[in-house]
Amino acid sequence: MAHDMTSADQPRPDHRKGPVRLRGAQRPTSTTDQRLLDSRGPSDWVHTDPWRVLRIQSEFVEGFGALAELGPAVSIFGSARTKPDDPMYEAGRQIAAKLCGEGYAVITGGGPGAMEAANRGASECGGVSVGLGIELPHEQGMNEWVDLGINFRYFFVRKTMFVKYAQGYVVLPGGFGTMDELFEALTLVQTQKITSFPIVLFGTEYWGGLIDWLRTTMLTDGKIGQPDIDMLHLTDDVDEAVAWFVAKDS
Ligand SMILES: C/C(=C\CNc1ncnc2c1ncn2[C@@H]1O[C@H](COP(=O)(O)O)[C@@H](O)[C@H]1O)CO
Repeated sequence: MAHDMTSADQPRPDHRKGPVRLRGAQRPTSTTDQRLLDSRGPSDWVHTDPWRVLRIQSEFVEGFGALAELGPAVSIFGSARTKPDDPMYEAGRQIAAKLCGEGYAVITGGGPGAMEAANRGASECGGVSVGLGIELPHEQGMNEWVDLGINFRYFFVRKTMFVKYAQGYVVLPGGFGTMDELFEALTLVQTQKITSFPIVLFGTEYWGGLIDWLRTTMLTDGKIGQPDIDMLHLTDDVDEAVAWFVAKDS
C-alpha cells in the first residue's frame, strides 16, 4: 500500500559544502563554482571568513618564508609618534646600531617614530633592517630605513613574526600599540610559550610608574609573581641595555 507522505515526511533537501551540511533557509542560492566563474555575480563572498582564512594562511607563509633565514634578531618597539628631535629617537637609533654591531638583525613595525629610529640605526650599521608593516586606515608606508619589508593585513599574524623571529625585545616609550606588543610578550613568557626572552624597557622616567604599579598593585595583590617582573630590565643607558640583552641571550 502506497504510503501517503505529508510534507513533514519528505526528506528535506540539503546542500553540502565539504563537512558542512545546510538545510532550509541555510541553503545557498548559488554554488561555489558559480560564484567563482560568474564574474558578473556578487563579489561579497570573497569577504567571508572561510575565504579570509586563506589570506591569513598566505600571510603566515609569506612571513615565514621571508624571515626564515634571518638569524639572530631583536624586535624594537616604541611610539609611532616619537619625533626625530626626541632623545628617545636617538636612543632607539643607537640601541639598534649597537645590537646590529653584536650581530642582531633589527625588526620593527616599519612605521614612523621609534620604529624609524631603530630601522635607521640598523641600516646605517650595515645590518639587516626589517619592517613588518601593517595595513592601517591612514596608510603611511614603510619608513625609508627598512631594507627588508613585509606588509601585513592582520595584526595577529604580524605579531607572531615579532615574537618568532626575535631573541628578545627592546621597548622604547610608546602608547597602546607598544603596550600591546610588550604585554603579549610578557604573557607568552609567563605561560612558557616562549622561553629565555629578555625584554629591555628603555626610559626609567617613562616606564618607572608602570613598573611601580606592577610591583605595588599586581604583585602585592598576587596577580603576578616576582619572576614575571624579573623578566624586565629597566634602564636609561644604551650600553647597559645592549650588554644586558646580549648577556641574557647567550
Ligand atoms: C600613528 C602613526 C602612524 C601609524 N603607523 C604605524 N605603522 C606601523 N606600526 C605601527 C603604527 N602605529 C602603531 N604601530 C605598531 O604599534 C607600535 C606603536 O604604537 P604606539 O601606540 O605608537 O605605541 C609599534 O611598535 C608598531 O608595531 C603616525 O602618527
